[in-house]
Amino acid sequence: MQEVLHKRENGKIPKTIIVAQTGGPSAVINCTLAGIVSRCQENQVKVLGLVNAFEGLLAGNIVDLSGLDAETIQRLYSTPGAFLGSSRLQLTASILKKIPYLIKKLGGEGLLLIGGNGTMFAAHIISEAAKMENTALQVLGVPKTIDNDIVGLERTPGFGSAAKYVAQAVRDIGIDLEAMKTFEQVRIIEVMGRSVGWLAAAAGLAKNHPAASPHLIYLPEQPFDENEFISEIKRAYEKYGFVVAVVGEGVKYQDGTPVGASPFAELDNGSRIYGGAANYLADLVNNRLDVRARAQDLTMAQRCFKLSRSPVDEKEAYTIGQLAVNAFLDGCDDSMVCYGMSEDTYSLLPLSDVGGKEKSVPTAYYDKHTKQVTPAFLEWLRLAVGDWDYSYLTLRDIGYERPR
Ligand SMILES: Nc1ncnc2c1ncn2[C@@H]1O[C@H](COP(=O)(O)OP(=O)(O)O)[C@@H](O)[C@H]1O
Ligand SMILES: O=P(O)(O)OC[C@H]1O[C@](O)(COP(=O)(O)O)[C@@H](O)[C@@H]1O
Ligand SMILES: [Mg+2]
Repeated sequence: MQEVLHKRENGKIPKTIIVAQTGGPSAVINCTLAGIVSRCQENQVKVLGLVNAFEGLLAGNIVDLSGLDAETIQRLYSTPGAFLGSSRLQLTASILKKIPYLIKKLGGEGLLLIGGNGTMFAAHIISEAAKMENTALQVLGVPKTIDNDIVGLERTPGFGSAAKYVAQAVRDIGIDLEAMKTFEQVRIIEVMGRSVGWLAAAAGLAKNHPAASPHLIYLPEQPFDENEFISEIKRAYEKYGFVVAVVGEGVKYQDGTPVGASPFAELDNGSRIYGGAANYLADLVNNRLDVRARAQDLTMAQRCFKLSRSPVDEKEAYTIGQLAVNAFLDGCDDSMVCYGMSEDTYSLLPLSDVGGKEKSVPTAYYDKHTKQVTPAFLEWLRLAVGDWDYSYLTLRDIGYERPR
């Protein structure tokens, strides 16, 4: 990775950049947009937003963000979800051919795409398309995703807040279930993250006692075995009288078949809608064990819940937006912007090295025998999530061991 010190020269200052938000939103994606807008203002750069990303570009739906006042930028910073509207429109050859021309028509010399690993792939093919069309266009990827699956980054803006939501939800659902264990004994909680288990693993932060939720965590990185799963649920139930199991939405069997995927999950464009594992597994538990089990989906709230925003994540999301503008002003192109060694420096990774690739949870962060995350993972995770409140009271804390 090449380390770049931000030194702006008094030469030519580019006049206009185009910004878009693509892929799934996050609770802090607008902090990045706020960072871009404010750094553009500091440098007298005009900044135009594409409404619903490339769909907006094709339809001519463009919004000028250059004149937002400080209070409005602060409100933007505070707002979850993608302010500009997002898109998952697949970029076909004919769309790709049009993009450089349409951006040029808007006067854009730079294109900043705030997105995940799919977006980085898109950014690279747009950069190549611009070169094919002989259009001078600097394309930069600005990382965001709740999945934390972008290679080359310590952590991705969006992940820390989603991780905090997941950990809080799993802890509170566990407390709810423990209270209700005479009625219902097992909850299977499905967590987003596509085919990697960073977010599912984040549930491990909720556990402050061996008896506390989550009792078992299943990551997509490990082949899923139904018989093993049933015996692990049974064992935990016999020990604690209730079981919270967390599954990453991308869990799959040894042969690669997804666990419980709906037949509608494959889209025409080849991408996949995840979901269904928890429902399937709760049915499996109900059929194979003498307990009552329920599936729980943490819903879209995990990628947009304002109250769970991590302050570290907010700040990093804002900073990466500012750094992206610095990189643009420095003439960088066809790269993803990453943090540097200090607040004012950035580093770059070629888009072709990160686009469409996936970063898995390393084996050192997960114990496949206990189905728990390791202390090393929790140490890493705490930096992304920030302060964590363990002040809940249980009967255990006042010296009473609840009967199983
Ligand atoms: N293989 C691809 N071919 C063409 N366009 C792609 C491809 N992968 C991603 N894109 C573009 O990038 C956008 C965002 O990618 P997606 O995977 O949905 O989210 P993320 O960037 O958050 O990973 C897609 O809507 C599409 O416009
Ligand atoms: O239903 P959709 O549109 O596929 O959105 C859900 C997906 O989006 C995400 O929340 C975020 O994914 P991206 O960052 O790759 O866009 C995934 O965790 C999840 O699988
Ligand atoms: Mg992605």
